[in-house]
Amino acid sequence: MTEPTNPFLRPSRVPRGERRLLCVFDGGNAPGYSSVAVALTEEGTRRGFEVWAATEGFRSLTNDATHELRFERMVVSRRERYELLAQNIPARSMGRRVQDAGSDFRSERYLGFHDRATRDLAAQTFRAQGFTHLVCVGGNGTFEGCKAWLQSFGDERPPTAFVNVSIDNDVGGDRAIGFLTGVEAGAEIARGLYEDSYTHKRIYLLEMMGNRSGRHALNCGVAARAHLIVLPFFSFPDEVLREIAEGLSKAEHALVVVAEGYEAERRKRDLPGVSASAFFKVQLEQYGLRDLPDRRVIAEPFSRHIRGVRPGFADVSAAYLKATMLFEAFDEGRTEVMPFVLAAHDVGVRSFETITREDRVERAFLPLLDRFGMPKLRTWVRDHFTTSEQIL
Ligand SMILES: Nc1ncnc2c1ncn2[C@@H]1O[C@H](COP(=O)(O)OP(=O)(O)OP(=O)(O)O)[C@@H](O)[C@H]1O
Ligand SMILES: O=P(O)(O)OC[C@H]1O[C@](O)(CO)[C@@H](O)[C@@H]1O
Repeated sequence: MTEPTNPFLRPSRVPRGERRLLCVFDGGNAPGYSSVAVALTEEGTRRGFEVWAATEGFRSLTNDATHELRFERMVVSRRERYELLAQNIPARSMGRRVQDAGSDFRSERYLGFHDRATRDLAAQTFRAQGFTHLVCVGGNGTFEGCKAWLQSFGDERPPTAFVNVSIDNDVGGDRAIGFLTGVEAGAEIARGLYEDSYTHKRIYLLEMMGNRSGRHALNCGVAARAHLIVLPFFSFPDEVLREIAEGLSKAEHALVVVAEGYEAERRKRDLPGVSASAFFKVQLEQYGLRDLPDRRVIAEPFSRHIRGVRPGFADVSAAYLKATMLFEAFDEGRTEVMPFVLAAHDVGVRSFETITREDRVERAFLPLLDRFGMPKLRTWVRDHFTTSEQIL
């Protein structure tokens, strides 16, 4: 049997206007990718852009694309879609997808983009397909990929922008789309375990997402009233571990939130394959906190399902605000910018060169890390983190 061939035209074969925008969605899934896609489609179309999406992120622009259909037009209405389909132009009507979970235009992360020659080829593809403008959407890795890619365009870089979407919220000076929804979904899980620990008189060590930043785990833990929150950059000395183990042994019940990145290096070295919460459990066992039939101590893994929930409306409205500011910046002739939304009165656009990665948490949260009031832990946090780069 012969494979069916792709009947659709590539962008290069489609007559185009002056402004052809390519949107590249990459990075780990987070609630709100779809909201951003819709917002960019609506706002871009209104301002005279032909809006396209790469179907598999950065990969679509390279020879590693696995999908025959590498680019799709994004349009607002179904009628427009049918008109384009009748001309063999691949198109999706985005109008009603504002609150969809997941993303239509993604695949597994693509490590091949770290290779300069591959990015050079991707720049050639971008030009050959007639794209004039670029918007990359994702977390800080996507931002790094976007900046690295621009170097392949030499002196003729296209007008470019980045929209920050992630659970981790680790790009400085912005609140990532998806962060608030992620905290809602994550705190729901944490609070459920809190109530279960109360009912069964158990100790739960719940791992939550946060490889390096810890903001997700921190906000979920505080909201769910966790008794202790362990951040990714913590490495407790023995006396603090002993105090925590003794404190938890005496507690009637407890919820401990452990960020996914806790002791990552040490785990890789000493206990490869063991998760952060399981590792913390092993550490506490050494100081007497044991899982017993009538007194359970349970390590729970983190839940990827929070990345696939529907975005909340606060994230949807931020997606529209970001898209509007982004096109406003393009229209003003600005390039290499990221729209930011921190609060209603704190919004704007930042230049790429001012943007940094933030594997940190905010200082004001420090008193909320432990509800037992453990003196050694508190002293250790004060001595090691109040002047630390990991605290803002
Ligand atoms: N330094 C880099 N150079 C080139 N490409 C990169 C670089 N860093 C990341 N990328 C590309 O960006 C993609 C997304 O990065 P990554 O998987 O780190 O996710 P992210 O955008 O940070 O999202 P999140 O952290 O929320 O999962 C990678 O799969 C890779 O293709
Ligand atoms: O599902 P994967 O590929 O293991 O990715 C997990 C990573 O993605 C993130 O959820 C960000 O999307 C991080 O918090 C986590 O480290």
